[in-house]
Amino acid sequence: MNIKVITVGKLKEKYLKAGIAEYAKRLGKFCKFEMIEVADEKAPESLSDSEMATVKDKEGERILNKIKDKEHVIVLAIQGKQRASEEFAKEIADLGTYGKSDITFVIGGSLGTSDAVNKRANDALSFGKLTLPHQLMRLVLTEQIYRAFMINVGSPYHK
Ligand SMILES: C[S@@+](CC[C@H](N)C(=O)[O-])C[C@H]1O[C@@H](n2cnc3c(N)ncnc32)[C@H](O)[C@@H]1O
Repeated sequence: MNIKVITVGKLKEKYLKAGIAEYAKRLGKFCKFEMIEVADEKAPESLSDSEMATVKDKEGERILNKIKDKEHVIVLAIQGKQRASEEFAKEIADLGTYGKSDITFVIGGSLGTSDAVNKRANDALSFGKLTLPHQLMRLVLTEQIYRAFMINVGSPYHK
């Protein structure tokens, strides 16, 4: 299985880089895992709605350029569908069973994802109503993907 995470902007914090690198290493025995960064747009404090849409559209184009037709795309969105870790694990397993072995997650930039990205997505995943920083979201998602594989092999990692 190939799992790709598309993110916006450059990750700076060392502690997040270290955490992601650890889970990415652990994921190596289950899948080919990669995290891709696309450039972010400058988003000053006071933007009009249309300026915000332009920022998201530009970032969205860069995201869409990294997605191939065959990929099953799951966008991370506060308004998406919440699942328990066990349900998430089953969905990953089911996708593999039904031949969808290229799964791509998209984490939006500081303003979220564009309409075009949301339209391309096959599914939307929410980690709850709280807004998490998009850079921290990378680490949280990577751990949950690892947890999903550990659940699927029956490991006591998941209690
Ligand atoms: C800072 S948030 C964007 C906030 C923006 N106001 C919105 O509503 O999308 C940046 C990205 O992190 C991800 N994100 C943050 N909190 C999330 C949550 N609770 N569930 C799922 N994704 C989340 C989403 O991909 C979002 O596009």
